[in-house]
Amino acid sequence: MAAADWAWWLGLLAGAVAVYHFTDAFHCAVFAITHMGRRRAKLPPGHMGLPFVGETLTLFWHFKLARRPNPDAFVEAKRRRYGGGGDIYRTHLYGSPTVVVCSPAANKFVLQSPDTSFGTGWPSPELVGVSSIVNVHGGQHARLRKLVVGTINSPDSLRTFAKVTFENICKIFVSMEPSPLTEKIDECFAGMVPGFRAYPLDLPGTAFHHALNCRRKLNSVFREEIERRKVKQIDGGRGDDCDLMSGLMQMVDEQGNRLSDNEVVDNIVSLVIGGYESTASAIMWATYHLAKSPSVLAKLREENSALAREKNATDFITLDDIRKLKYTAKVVEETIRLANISPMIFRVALKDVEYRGYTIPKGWRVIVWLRSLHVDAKYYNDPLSFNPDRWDKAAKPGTYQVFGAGERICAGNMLARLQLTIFLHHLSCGYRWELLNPDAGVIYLPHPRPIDGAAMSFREL
Ligand code: HEM
Repeated sequence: MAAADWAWWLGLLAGAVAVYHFTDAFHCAVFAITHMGRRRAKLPPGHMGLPFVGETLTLFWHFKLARRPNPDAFVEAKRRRYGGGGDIYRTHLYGSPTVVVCSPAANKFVLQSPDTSFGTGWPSPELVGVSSIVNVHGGQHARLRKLVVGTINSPDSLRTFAKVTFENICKIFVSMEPSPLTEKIDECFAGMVPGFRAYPLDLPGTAFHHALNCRRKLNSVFREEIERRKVKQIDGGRGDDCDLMSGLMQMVDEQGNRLSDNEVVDNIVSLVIGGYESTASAIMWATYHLAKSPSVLAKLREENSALAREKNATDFITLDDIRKLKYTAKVVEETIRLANISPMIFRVALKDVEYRGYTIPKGWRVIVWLRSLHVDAKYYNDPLSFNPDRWDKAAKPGTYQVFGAGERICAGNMLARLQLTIFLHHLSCGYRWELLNPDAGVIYLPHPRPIDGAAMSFREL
């Protein structure tokens, strides 16, 4: 090769290396300048990847395209390269400089710090709504949370919940009977879900753009419902819609103010998303793992059939019955551990925060990598196997965070467990089923699922 050709190729290589390191070098330089004079300020180890997209494409590769049984190579590569001791790494994801934390201690530090240190930092808060419980802070969050937990997670409310269909979730939250309208709402929610952990790029054809359109349609449906209720109240109608929407509409804060219509809509949307999509996903994974684990299914069926024989065929299973289903409870816990329905949750540093000698700079996003705890062989023996009996012993402290932790721990965690238990009771007593493509690959974003959607055939027993 001629010398000129070599020079050309070397120049190209040097340019590519410079481009690759540009984002990392830029953010390190900004950090160094803004923290000049503070001797101990040090960014967590890591690399911020390519300009603009950072490491988002690498994340999508592991979570969407590679289709391996475990997408944690994203975090494991960082542990190998930068050392596992701190379990805190810098990166650039979803358009923001980001710190990833992925150990019981680091996760606890972020999730249980006062809310003056970390706020919620979802990449696209406008999707669920900026005034939703998942996006507000401080007193506003505490007030909403009290109402929501009282409505969906108290023993009394749990007693009243029965089936787990979408129509029912609509009924609990908005008193809507199954109709073409609830079908339209269902479609809109389904259209929103892929937008949640997508790159927030609002261009025609992107998942995020479609999700925003669906969100706008939902806005108008729920706003019409609010107007209908207001008119009914003015006309002297009894407030007979005894549901969360009414609860939110009537809620008054310490200054005597009611929630705005936007706040009511945002919170209904986030609850239906939380209540429907995550539970549906847990149900799918339970059915999937049971189809692959005949001995577990046999024990589950034995326990539930024994209970069914004690009851009249027409009686519905009660909360007291459910407490007797010890093996089923282990199946539920193991399903939720292995499904990792919320693989990661998002925060933002509201000020510079120090952790083990590193600084998490103000304004950076923090991703709490929940799933890496649940698939770590240090905490769970043979972690990718479906083994309900591992729950004979409680998990080590801090290693089970499927519902998050701290002030924002999932407001529907008991409801989710209840719905899954009731479903498993009826399914195991009444049906046999098999996976049509047991070896289908798995994708992990926006929620983990087999690529064929876990196609199964069912027959009555
Ligand atoms: C297996 C099913 C479920 C899983 C794995 C799950 C997981 C989670 C996680 C990890 C969080 C914490 C988010 C954060 O800290 O930023 C959360 C929050 C939340 N979840 Fe769930 N969830 C499930 C079911 C439900 C259900 C059934 C509902 C209600 C109907 C619900 C309502 C909520 C709400 C309202 C929050 C926000 C709490 C707050 O910010 O104070 N979830 N969920």
